[in-house]
Amino acid sequence: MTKLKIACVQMRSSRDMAENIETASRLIEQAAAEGATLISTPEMTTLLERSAKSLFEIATDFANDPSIPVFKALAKRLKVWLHIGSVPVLTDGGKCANRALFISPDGELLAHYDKIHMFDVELGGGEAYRESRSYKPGDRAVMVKTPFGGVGLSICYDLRFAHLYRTLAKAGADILMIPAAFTKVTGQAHWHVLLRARAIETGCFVVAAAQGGLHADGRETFGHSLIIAPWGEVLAEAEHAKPGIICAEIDLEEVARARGRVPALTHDREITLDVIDAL
Ligand SMILES: O=C(O)CNC(=O)[C@H](CS)NC(=O)CCC(=O)C(=O)O
Repeated sequence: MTKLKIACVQMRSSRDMAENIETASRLIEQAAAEGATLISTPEMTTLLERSAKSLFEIATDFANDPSIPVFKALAKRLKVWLHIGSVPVLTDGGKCANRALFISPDGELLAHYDKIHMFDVELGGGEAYRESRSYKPGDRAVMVKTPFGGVGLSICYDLRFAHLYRTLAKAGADILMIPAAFTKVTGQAHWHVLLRARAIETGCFVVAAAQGGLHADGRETFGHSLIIAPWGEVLAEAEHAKPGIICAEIDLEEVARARGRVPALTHDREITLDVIDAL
């Protein structure tokens, strides 16, 4: 099986978890109706909430998250592979994990991944984020072997850490999932180029389901969900602020074709560094 129809669900998630679960479910159904068999949703599909206090009030622990049974049942009913870009779940340390879910067409939760890199930045103009105040970072990369190929998991700010994707590709990933809630400011400057770079340098398909638009918690996200081929071409793209779906039919053989043309992934060398002091 080398051909596969992939869909990204783009959302503008609110502070209302029930509403977000409903919106995601509706768009996932729509993607399945268009024939997609691998469907991905954005980072923080079920809750976009900047205030740590409200987040801790709403989030539950993993076993009690209300969205997981819904998404498992949906995957089973629609017979699709379902990647939920992330949900917040309370963990032991009193903080949440920013956790992505990978569900099989049998409705089984095959894997989860906790975002490794925390978005602690000051962008200027009063826009600052301190993700580590609410979230505890994960420390394990995750690659899922499926009948159609290897799927590497990551989330949003992870996009900036190229070695993570190299590790996933070398472990057998053919498709890199990069769900996001990118800021509008950094998205305009960096989103397309970084995503295309990850596809090109790993020879993987990149599937990036995004949050887009003005959210109830006051932040504005960039949207532009993207599906990118291993050679770097954009196969499908969403608009800035419009919830909806994008689809692309992909051929997994393109992974071998791109890597055959430029086998950079097998050409890594040990580097020794000389620092020349000319002060
Ligand atoms: O806080 C939440 O509710 C969920 N987490 C996020 O939205 C995270 C941390 S604030 N956003 C990013 O990682 C954006 C990265 C980005 O925009 C970049 O790398 O430029």
